[in-house]
Amino acid sequence: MKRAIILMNMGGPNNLDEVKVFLHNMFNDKYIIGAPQPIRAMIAKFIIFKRIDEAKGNYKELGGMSPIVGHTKRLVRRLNKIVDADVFHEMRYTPPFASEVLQKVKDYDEIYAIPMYPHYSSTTTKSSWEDLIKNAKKMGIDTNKIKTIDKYYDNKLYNKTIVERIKEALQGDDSKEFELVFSAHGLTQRTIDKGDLYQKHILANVECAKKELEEQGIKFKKIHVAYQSRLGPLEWLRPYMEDKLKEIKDKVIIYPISFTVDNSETEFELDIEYKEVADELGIEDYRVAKTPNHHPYFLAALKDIYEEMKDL
Ligand SMILES: C=CC1=C(C)c2cc3[nH]c(cc4nc(cc5[nH]c(cc1n2)c(C)c5CCC(=O)O)C(CCC(=O)O)=C4C)c(C)c3C=C
Ligand SMILES: [Fe+2]
Ligand SMILES: [Fe+2]
Repeated sequence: MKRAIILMNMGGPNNLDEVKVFLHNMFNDKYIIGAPQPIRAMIAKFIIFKRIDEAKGNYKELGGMSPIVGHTKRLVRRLNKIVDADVFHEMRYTPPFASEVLQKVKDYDEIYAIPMYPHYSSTTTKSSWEDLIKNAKKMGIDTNKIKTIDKYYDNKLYNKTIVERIKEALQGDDSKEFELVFSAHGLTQRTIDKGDLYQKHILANVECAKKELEEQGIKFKKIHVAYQSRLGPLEWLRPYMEDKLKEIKDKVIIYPISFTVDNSETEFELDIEYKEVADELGIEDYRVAKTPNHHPYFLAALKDIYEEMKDL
């Protein structure tokens, strides 16, 4: 029996020339920009024109590529060592695309597609899954042998990983002196109003992580939720991160809850951009926790999820 696991992620530029490819594919995704074609293509062209220089500048500061690439590849290598399947990854907006990876696994008996998103959203989970299935059908692959999972924000080992990452950020300091902000990637209010489950899942994940903190006797001065990465003129999920930071008294740990591997939103937006905002606001101690990445508990969580999917 030959089994494959495909980790499905968003992607990020592998080099500066791919910044345009990334933005082009993202803004031509009907789940990101809801407008019909050819209006969507026009909106995409306009946003890319406005955004490309700044985005390139940001990725340049990160060494000319997105950190999501290296973190995802390392996760694949580590997971490969502990499961009875061959592990691959595919990206929605940058290479390796679904078609390339499906070519490698087309003759496998079972294919397990695990989203790198613990929370279900039409903009991420659904978009990746639909794209994978569309490509599989095009290639004549029997789609009955491909399984997926919608969400795993409530997985115990995943939540234990979150707490481990928060403890690492504390570096042995007293948690009671800190406020904790769970920072989620934003989504337009319009998407939520259309029934997207993302916000519900984020808030439920925060409750699971809080329970894990309580079980381990870790207390914070206050625990908050905020949304980062707003873009354009629409109303996005609130509270916005820049407003939340104004409420922080003096010491804060930010936990980036939307992601399972670090990426430009954590290593640029949170580590650099919001750090500058925090400095200007006079926040004395601003720390960003790492995402799960290849933490042994997260690897165990993924193994757990895969084993459960086998029984479905
Ligand atoms: C309308 C725009 C966007 C929606 C909706 C959106 C949803 C969404 N995104 C992630 C995860 C990531 N997004 C990342 C980058 C990124 N996201 C948007 C826009 C929307 N995202 C843009 C324009 C960008 C590019 C960066 C920039 O130009 O500022 C990334 C990082 C990728 C990387 O290069 O490392 C991730 C990861 C989630 C989870 C989500 C909805 C739930
Ligand atoms: Fe995004
Ligand atoms: Fe952002």
